Amino acid sequence: MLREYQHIAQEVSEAISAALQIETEIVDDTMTIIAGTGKYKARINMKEENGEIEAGYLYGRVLQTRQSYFVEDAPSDLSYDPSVLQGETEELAELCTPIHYNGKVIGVIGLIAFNEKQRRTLVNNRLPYLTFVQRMSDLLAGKIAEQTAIRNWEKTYMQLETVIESIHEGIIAIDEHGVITTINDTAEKLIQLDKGSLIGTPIDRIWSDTPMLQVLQSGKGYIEQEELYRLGHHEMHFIVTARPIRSNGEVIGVVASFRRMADMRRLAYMLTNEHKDLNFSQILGKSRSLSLIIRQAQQVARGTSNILITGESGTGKGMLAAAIHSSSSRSTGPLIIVNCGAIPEALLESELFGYAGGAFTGAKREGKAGKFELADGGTIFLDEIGDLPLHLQVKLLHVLQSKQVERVGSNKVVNINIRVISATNKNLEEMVRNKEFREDLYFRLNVIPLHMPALRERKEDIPLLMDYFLAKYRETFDHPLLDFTPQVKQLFIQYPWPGNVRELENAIEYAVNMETSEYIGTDSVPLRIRNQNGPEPEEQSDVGTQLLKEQLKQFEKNILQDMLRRHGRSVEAKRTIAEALGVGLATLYRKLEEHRISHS
Ligand SMILES: Nc1ncnc2c1ncn2[C@@H]1O[C@H](COP(=O)(O)OP(=O)(O)OP(=O)(O)O)[C@@H](O)[C@H]1O
Repeated sequence: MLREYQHIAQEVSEAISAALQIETEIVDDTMTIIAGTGKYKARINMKEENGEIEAGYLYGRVLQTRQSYFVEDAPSDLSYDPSVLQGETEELAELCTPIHYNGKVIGVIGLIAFNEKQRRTLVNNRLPYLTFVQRMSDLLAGKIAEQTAIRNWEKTYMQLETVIESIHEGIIAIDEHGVITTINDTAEKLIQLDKGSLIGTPIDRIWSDTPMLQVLQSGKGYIEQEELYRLGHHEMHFIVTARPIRSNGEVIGVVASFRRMADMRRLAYMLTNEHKDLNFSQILGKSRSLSLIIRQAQQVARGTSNILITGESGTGKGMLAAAIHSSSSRSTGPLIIVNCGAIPEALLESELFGYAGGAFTGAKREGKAGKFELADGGTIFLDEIGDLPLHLQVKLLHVLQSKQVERVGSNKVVNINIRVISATNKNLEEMVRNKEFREDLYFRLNVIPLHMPALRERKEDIPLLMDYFLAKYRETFDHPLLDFTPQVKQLFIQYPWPGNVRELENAIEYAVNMETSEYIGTDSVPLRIRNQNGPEPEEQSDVGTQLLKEQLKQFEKNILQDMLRRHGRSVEAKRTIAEALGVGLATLYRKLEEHRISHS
């Protein structure tokens, strides 16, 4: 203990020597000389009394008995040092006292007379000198206690600082006067203000309405509250937890931890969405027209401009949008998909833009973020954009222009940073001409147009897709199918595929289910594909009716399968699907059973 504070011990021994004009020595509880004056200074760090803590020696006795001693005539005092008999003792007299620290004796201070004058002074002043040395001993112990406390405090402070800095959340603490006392690096980054200039500043100078000040007054903290802050033009959307800091029952400050809302959403998105990292190589096809589009999409994926994908239903517009997102710099951000045609018009506005707490009957108390907010930092894919009603087109245009969203029923705006990819199978230009789609919005969305070619325009891709989906469903149904018969291959190549790749995929799923032999033959393919060249004239009306029925049925099945793929298979998802299709939940279940679509 004393060795750690050698410099303080040395100061004390020199102060005693200077005051009393007598040599001083301080040893620790291992008999090592820690400090001293005169000849003792040269012996610092050496052992005293052979390093033995024995009652036969003076210091050993002080350490063991915890008492002060005065030796008036050292050369003849055996209790001073057993070796005095050899006549080598230079010391004439000595006064020594223990150093008490935390209930232990950690060392000894000795005053030693080497000449007769010093001895007489020591003898004549033994009591006041003893009191003085005891005081100095207490002073030394006090200094050691103080230094130990400072070191412990520094250690705790460093530990705390490391903890605060290693947290991913921003941390800000204020004292009882509302002055910022602590701010970690994450907070500095999140609020984009210099830490140095913030510490010591009253928080209300930066955010006059921060709820931290209410916590200071009320002593009541809160957990995960959404808060919007504005600093100049810079707007921040955080989720904040604040707690009062108490000492002796008094609130002496508040500490708040916070995260960016966008980061929280990204995390939630990553955890809840099975991350389908769809890339361009998964969009199958070697045709010139498809390869060209893929090349263009790869090129524009790197930028941030809005993209409009046109093409018939089932051509892979959704796949293309997902691949663009995955290979863009936003790939770590969310890809939020909205099917503007599948959400009932009454819900679409709040789905897209969110709503404030209590905005309408049935609204959640704390409000809800819309798809645009959820897509912050990522991409929003607006599928079937042609189905967006005119009044929402106006609102969408405003969002794209201002890069801000205002939740329904709220006047607070939230900044968003998103890329919009939209898709449609409608002729938007014609809709613009017919005033069904706003021209200004059309130009905003259509910065980069990409057109997915219909499958019948790239027939050379059909065999490749057939092999791919056959392998996929053979595995899914664990079916020992080898191939298609040449007739089926021919039928598939000739068929015009109005439902494009989705229809082709469904046809193969159907065939794999139907086929019992090793080769998919014409009997296992859907009737509409089989009869593509038209039935015999006399059978036409009958077969025609049947064909229509079958086509309608298949169409219904396609819709149901597509909806399940989009929304998932949970009960909640089925409720959404039923609502979007305008049927009751029971009807939806019945239809799924009818089509033998697995949905659990
Ligand atoms: N080139 C392709 N390679 C492999 N699969 C494809 C390809 N194109 C489409 N598909 C398949 O077809 C399905 C439909 O694709 P997608 O949903 O991307 O089409 P879409 O054009 O967005 O259709 P819609 O306009 O009806 O929303 C996908 O789930 C995928 O399985």
